[in-house]
Amino acid sequence: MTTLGTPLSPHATKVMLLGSGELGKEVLIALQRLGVETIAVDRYDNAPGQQVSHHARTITMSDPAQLKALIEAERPHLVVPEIEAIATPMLEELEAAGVVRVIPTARAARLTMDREGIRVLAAETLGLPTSPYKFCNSLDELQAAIDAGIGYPCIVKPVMSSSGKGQSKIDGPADVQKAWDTAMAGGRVSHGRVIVEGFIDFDYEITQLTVRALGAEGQIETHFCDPIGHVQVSGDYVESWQPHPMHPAALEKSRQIAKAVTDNLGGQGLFGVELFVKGEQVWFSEVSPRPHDTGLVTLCTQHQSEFELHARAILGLPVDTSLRNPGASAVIYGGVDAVGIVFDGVEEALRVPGTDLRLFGKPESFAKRRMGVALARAGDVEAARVNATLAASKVRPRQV
Ligand SMILES: Nc1ncnc2c1ncn2[C@@H]1O[C@H](COP(=O)(O)OP(=O)(O)OP(=O)(O)O)[C@@H](O)[C@H]1O
Ligand SMILES: NCC(=O)N[C@@H]1O[C@H](COP(=O)([O-])[O-])[C@@H](O)[C@H]1O
Ligand SMILES: [Mg+2]
Repeated sequence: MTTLGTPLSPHATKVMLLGSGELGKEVLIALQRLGVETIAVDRYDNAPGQQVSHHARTITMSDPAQLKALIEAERPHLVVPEIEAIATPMLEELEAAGVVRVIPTARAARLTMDREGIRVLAAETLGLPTSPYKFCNSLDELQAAIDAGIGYPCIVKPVMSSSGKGQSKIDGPADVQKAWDTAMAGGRVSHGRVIVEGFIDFDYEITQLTVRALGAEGQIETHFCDPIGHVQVSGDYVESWQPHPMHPAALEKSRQIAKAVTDNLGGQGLFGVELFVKGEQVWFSEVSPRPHDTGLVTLCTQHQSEFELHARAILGLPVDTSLRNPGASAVIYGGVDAVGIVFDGVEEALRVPGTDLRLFGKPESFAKRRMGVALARAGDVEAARVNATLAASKVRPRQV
């Protein structure tokens, strides 16, 4: 049974988000609507989620001492990782000592924190189909891995990175040095280790949002959202839509893979399982044990968005993953490197039928930083994609 308290009172239900970007901001709003007291943590002040939270804290989340001190001082009921780069062994320690519950589990946060943990689990422990891969600590090891069987084309990524940072494709021997340098410059935490993956020539890729929530008898139940299709440029999502039409056999395989991975990771919450599909063949790519950027589209397609689903599932409340209507999302990049930018064209964007916007409120813009997203609902996915992209193109970020 779940009992919720009154925020800012001695009986408050307290939840701490570790990472408070655009995804955390929506989770925080969902929690606030249920009267949960929230603590939004990030590496810089005025992060999007901090702007809608009861409390805001700024620390280096990859520093175990800082993380421990903060959790012990705040004593939240739940700690919800929103990014990968967190001192997850410390979370495991605090969870084991009964200090706090980590969502979905501290082990899941550790395994998905770097590509090695989750890839070894999926491919070697669970035997799921993945791209061929190898981990390398130097340029020489990278070249040797490619020569020994990964071949060309292939993709190199820092073991710890997200949103495509440090990722590049190698088409032939001339690209290897550059890919290594890109990976070394682009990792979230300097690590010197990369994964090289054989290139999968997929027809399309999807995110299978999967929710582990409590049923009426207190047992864990797995719920699936409709598949989300997306387009990625340089490893970062630029457009997503839901539902993505799939061959029934490919959909079934996708859900089997999603179930196998999320069963193993355990706990309660929403997961974004990334899959590549070619005909009836499905490969596991990676999983976020938290809301997924491509799932921003659910803000305009589902009765309960992925953020509301996460909030409900972690609190032990029932969930409804059903689709309300087709829709699409299109990313708005900063376009400029500047602090405190302004956005022209918002009115024109919202004149596009069935559209909505999220401007995240990030204090600093970079040319390739995601600053907002346009959402469009429509009778079908094709119309929604056209309108989301059109609305996004009307928003013009500008330096003042
Ligand atoms: N082995 C591969 N074969 C073909 N395409 C790939 C492969 N690996 C990655 N990609 C492409 O690059 C995209 C980003 O890769 P990946 O999800 O591993 O990066 P990421 O940095 O973790 O991104 P995010 O944090 O947004 O999930 C994929 O969605 C896919 O489009
Ligand atoms: N693919 C992962 C992802 O989309 N994560 C989202 O981006 C934020 C970081 O943005 P920033 O790099 O602009 O600070 C994270 O806090 C999270 O909301
Ligand atoms: Mg990904």
